[in-house]
Amino acid sequence: MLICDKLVLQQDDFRLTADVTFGAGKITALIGPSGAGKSTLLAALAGFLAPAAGRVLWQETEITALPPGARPVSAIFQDNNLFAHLSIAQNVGLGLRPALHLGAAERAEVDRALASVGLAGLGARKPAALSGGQQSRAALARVLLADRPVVLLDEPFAALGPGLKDDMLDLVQATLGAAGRTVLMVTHDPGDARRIADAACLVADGTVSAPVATQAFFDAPSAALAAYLG
Ligand SMILES: Nc1ncnc2c1ncn2[C@@H]1O[C@H](COP(=O)(O)OP(=O)(O)OP(=O)(O)O)[C@@H](O)[C@H]1O
Repeated sequence: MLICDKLVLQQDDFRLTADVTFGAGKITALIGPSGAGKSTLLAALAGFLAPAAGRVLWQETEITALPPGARPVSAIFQDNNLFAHLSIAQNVGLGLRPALHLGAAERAEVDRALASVGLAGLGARKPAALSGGQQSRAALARVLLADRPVVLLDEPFAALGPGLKDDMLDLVQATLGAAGRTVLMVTHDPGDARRIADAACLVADGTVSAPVATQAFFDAPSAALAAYLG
């Protein structure tokens, strides 16, 4: 389980509290109005923002003070965080080791990861020579290879058209979901949550609400969710 224990996050006059548990091996969608704090929560879980109070625990071990690289966490953000000057294979290889000097066995692992997201044979290209959807696939391959149990997705597919976005969501489920990763996925689209999330949770009014099974979340919306969905 990923636990936010009485977590308080503060950015200037913005304050977010989270006292919630995310199920291990589940895909949980984070939904809520713009500016509600979804990215702030992911930044804290990734280790980029120190909490003002409270603790973060993964499988009963406290990780609140660990730097990003030492956490059991990897992330994909909206721009896919690919390095423009590196090839796709090198970008994906960063998931294995930051130094980039990969041996033959590691290069084979990179090739396997690229093939698993439908990018076989494209490893030598630079990110600019891939479509937006292919770049998203490369970012997913890097996360697969990084092999961290918790994966944070901050709207990485928002810029893709509806068909491509659904393909990526299905790929997330078939790869990260099937591998038992614990996925937190920020989205503005209830359809994304209904498509692949086991649970959904509302971030609104300064609070992260407890995750609820996705169907019940939408079928019996809280007043705050109903207000957001309109
Ligand atoms: N570096 C920062 N310094 C000060 N305030 C910040 C900083 N980053 C974000 N905020 C504020 O924190 C609040 C939450 O922002 P956040 O980006 O987490 O919201 P969000 O729910 O992810 O929004 P969106 O759906 O629009 O991406 C906002 O009021 C924002 O202005």
